[in-house]
Amino acid sequence: MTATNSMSSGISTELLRAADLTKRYGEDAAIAGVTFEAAAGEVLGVVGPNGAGKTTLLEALAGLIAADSGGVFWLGVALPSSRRKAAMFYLPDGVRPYQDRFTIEVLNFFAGIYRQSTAEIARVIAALELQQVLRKRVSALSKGYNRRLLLAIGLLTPQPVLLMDEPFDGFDLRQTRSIIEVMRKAAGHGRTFILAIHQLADAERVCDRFLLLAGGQVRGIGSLRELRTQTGIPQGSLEEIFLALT
Ligand SMILES: Nc1ncnc2c1ncn2[C@@H]1O[C@H](COP(=O)(O)OP(=O)(O)OP(=O)(O)O)[C@@H](O)[C@H]1O
Repeated sequence: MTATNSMSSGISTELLRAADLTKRYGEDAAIAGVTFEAAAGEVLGVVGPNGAGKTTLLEALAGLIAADSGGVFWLGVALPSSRRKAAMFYLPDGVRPYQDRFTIEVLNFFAGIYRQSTAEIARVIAALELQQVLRKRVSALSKGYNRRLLLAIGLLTPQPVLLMDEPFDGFDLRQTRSIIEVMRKAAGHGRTFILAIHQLADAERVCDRFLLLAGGQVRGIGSLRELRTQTGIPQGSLEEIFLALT
């Protein structure tokens, strides 16, 4: 795979490529032949209803589960599972790290591991509006603040790609918008986000491109404009396009 190949599919610089990823549980394929590319600095939404295969895809990309077939490539070179951690940081849905610790301790711990400066920690805390919960234990955080903490941890990591499962669950519209702003800024600095999202309206707000999944299969991929062209629905919302393709 070369950069030239990737240009034909709509992105200018391929960073990551999944090729024909398949994962079966028994007779059923949770994901079947999933192929896509992601560029540096883009926000790619993996979009689909419950059971579509979004989490399985993120786990297979991160190397947490072994795909039955297919591969992952980094700048055109095969990236074995053992090396995925250096390239991608995966934030699963619904985890609460270090519950009995204070929020500030957790942030300092991760900042220490990744050798981030005090200024960088302060920047991340301010961006995610975590000031008011720094002295709370993680176990006492609301669902939304726990997600902010997870995103803060993600932003402190050095991996070029952040994989996040349902990053907006538990946020109201205003909170979702403020988190989107943080993600967009990080993407502007070259971070790549691959977000599993089941709410199409949220996905439409934040993502540059969409991988539409249903029944473990890719039903469409591209920017909203490209998907509108593909489906012949010139003013279509992501929801209308998804319904047309599935
Ligand atoms: N460990 C497992 N064992 C058996 N089947 C599984 C396992 N994990 C996932 N599946 C199945 O694979 C399919 C895809 O599940 P997955 O969790 O990836 O979907 P999803 O799109 O993330 O769904 P949701 O939005 O509900 O989280 C589902 O049919 C699910 O039941």
